[in-house]
Order: sequence, then C-alpha cells, then structure tokens
Amino acid sequence: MKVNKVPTELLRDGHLKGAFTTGETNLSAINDWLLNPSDLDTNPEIYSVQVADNNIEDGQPGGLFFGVSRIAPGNVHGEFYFTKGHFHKKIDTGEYYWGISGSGLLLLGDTDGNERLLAVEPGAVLYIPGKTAHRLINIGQGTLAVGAVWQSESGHAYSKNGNLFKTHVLKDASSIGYKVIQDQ
Ligand SMILES: O=P(O)(O)OC[C@H]1O[C@](O)(CO)[C@@H](O)[C@@H]1O
Repeated sequence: MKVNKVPTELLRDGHLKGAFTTGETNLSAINDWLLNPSDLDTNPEIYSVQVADNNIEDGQPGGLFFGVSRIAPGNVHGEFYFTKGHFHKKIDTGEYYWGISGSGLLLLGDTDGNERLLAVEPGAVLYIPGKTAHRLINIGQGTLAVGAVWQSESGHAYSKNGNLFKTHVLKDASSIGYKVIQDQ
C-alpha cells in the first residue's frame, strides 16, 4: 500500500505548512474596543489565523477544522493585543485550544456576561465549552501561537454592538506583568 505524504504539517514555531488558508486582522478591527484607542497613524497586523479545512465548507455539519492563531506581541497605550473573539453561531458547540509558544491569556465569557481568564502557556490544553465567547490576549514579549480544533458547523458570531467583552488586560510593573480592568 502506498503511504501518502500528509497535506498539512504543524511546524514547531506554530506555523502550518502545506494546505491551509490564512486570515489576517489589523489593529483597526479591534481599535474601538480598547480602553484608550490608537489614533491609527499606523495600522499594524495584530494576528493571523491559518486554517486547514480539508475542503470542508464553513457551516457543514460533521467535520472538524484545525487552526493556528498567531498573535503579535504589543500593546496600545498599555493594553495588550488581543483577538476579536466570538461565540459560535451554533452556540452550544465547544472548541479546544492548546498553547504552542509564547505567553497569553484566554478570556472566556458566558451568555450572562460573566468573564474569566485562563493562562495560555506552551503545552496548556484549554477546553472552551459551548455557549462561551473566547478571545486570546498576548501578554508576552514574543508571538503567542495557539492551536485550535472546532466543529465545521460552529461558525463565528460577533456582537452587533461591538466588543463582546468587558475585561481589559494592561501591562504593569507587578510581578505578573499585567493588571485587569473591567468596564462598569
Ligand atoms: O478573529 P476571531 O473571531 O478572534 O477568531 C480567530 C480564530 O480563532 C479560532 O477560534 C481558532 O483559533 C477560529 O475559530 C477563528 O478563526
């Protein structure tokens, strides 16, 4: 029997190689959600997501997607870079994340508006239950690379009014290197 080469590889630095699509998100997409927005003199890339979809359509039931999010290090007026974050359109579906490199936080929010943070370090395996909005925040000095597997029927649901979360994570001089502020 012939053994075929796998179409997609996960490299040690968190990049995919082979068959995948890439999406990029710049600062302007999250700027209004910052405590103290940038004047957008520059509009740097904040994160990219590489997805191996195995030719499965988004929304199709029964399949799984495999992705890697890579969030750049940095902050705007002290607030660390983060992903847009979303609920799933099929809201009761969950997702796995795992830390590949860098240092971050996973912000989770339930449908009642309760929010919590989990540490994301290389090797950490994080389960995102259904009905839970999720956002990655890079609190480290290097790129935060995080793997993910989610159902092809999950879809992405964003808030019509903007930011889904009230939690902000800012750089500070404490031993943990950050502080948390919540909108009232
Ligand atoms: O831009 P968003 O909504 O934060 O999502 C980024 C990506 O993170 C994932 O949860 C996987 O990393 C994907 O579902 C999504 O494409």
